[in-house]
Amino acid sequence: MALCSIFCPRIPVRFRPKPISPFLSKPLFPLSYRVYSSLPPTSSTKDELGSVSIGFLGMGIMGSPMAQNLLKAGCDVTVWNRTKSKCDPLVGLGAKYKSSPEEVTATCDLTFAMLADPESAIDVACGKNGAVSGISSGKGYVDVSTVDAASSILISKQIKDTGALFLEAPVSGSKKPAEDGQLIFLTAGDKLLYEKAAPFLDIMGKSRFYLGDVGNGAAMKLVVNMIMGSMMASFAEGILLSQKVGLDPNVLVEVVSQGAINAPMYSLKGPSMIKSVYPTAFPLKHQQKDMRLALGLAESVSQSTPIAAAANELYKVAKSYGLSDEDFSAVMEALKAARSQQS
Ligand SMILES: NC(=O)C1=CN([C@@H]2O[C@H](COP(=O)(O)OP(=O)(O)OC[C@H]3O[C@@H](n4cnc5c(N)ncnc54)[C@H](OP(=O)(O)O)[C@@H]3O)[C@@H](O)[C@H]2O)C=CC1
Ligand SMILES: O=CC(=O)O
Repeated sequence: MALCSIFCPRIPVRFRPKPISPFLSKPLFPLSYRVYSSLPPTSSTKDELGSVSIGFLGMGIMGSPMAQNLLKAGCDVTVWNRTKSKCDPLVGLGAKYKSSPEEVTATCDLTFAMLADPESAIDVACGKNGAVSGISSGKGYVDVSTVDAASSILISKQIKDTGALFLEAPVSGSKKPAEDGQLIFLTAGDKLLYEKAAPFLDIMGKSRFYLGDVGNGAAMKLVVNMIMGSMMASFAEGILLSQKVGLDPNVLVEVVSQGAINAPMYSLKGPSMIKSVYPTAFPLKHQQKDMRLALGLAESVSQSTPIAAAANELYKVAKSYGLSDEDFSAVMEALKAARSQQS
């Protein structure tokens, strides 16, 4: 808390961080084991792809386009979603539908899950009529949701107790990269499943990293998103400050885009942020979930992360303003509120 005050002296008390995930006192997985590989895409024929039946659980912003790309590539895809109507467009494109995760894993060789958070990922995998109930030896489960290592390890254990294989494979890349098949997979778990899943990962993504033990993919994803969440909060501060001192924020976005701190995210989101419009690609509630989980990870190894902690408070404030389902760039609204309270 003290460190946060040093970095953000003007942040009001209610924005400041509180202790997070005190239950984590040591790493949940061996941090010394690292295996990286970003392989060139595999090329498989439509017949080869079609010979493996694919399940897909979770038809949200990410799951729908990912499943759609598998269908377009000629895969045999069976879908499920808690809200059934979201499966309709996929069924219209030729997907089969099953009414529970259990039925999907019972009928499919390889099942992907793209769910909101640790709670839903665990429930869909391990709950009543969940994926674990239908899966068996010879099959595979690939969880592409962004969760913490402990949740991923729990799901992995339950899947593997059935004799099936498990791979965690959270993705870096948002709605558009999902639509364009340009995601980056951060995988860890059963190497054999990684190899079997590779042709399908390559349909949905542009690269894949194999990181070793289950937990490492989750950790990598959380670190990446912790950086992204802080970058966005900082960018929002910059836009507001530029406006306050009479600069044109559109010029700021242009200057940033030409310099060393350029990131596609700034050029993509900046113009709409300036108009206070936040079309949802990555829901703010998921970014705050990732900040929270990343802070828990940092706490588990006593790593100081004051910048991320301060940014997390802003996402929490934005959530309290009803912005959970807006894009995460709506974090700027929390800063506007802070500004109007100060003046
Ligand atoms: N959007 C993005 O840019 C990116 C998101 N991610 C991560 O991917 C995951 C999915 O994100 P996204 O598609 O954007 O999220 P959405 O909110 O659009 O979709 C969430 C999905 O989870 C389902 N779900 C939520 N709660 C439950 C529950 N209790 N039981 C069963 N199903 C549930 C939803 O079902 P229903 O339709 O019924 O609500 C929906 O299918 C998240 O972990 C996110 O952090 C990763 C990279 C980029
Ligand atoms: O998790 C979000 C992303 O853009 O990556």
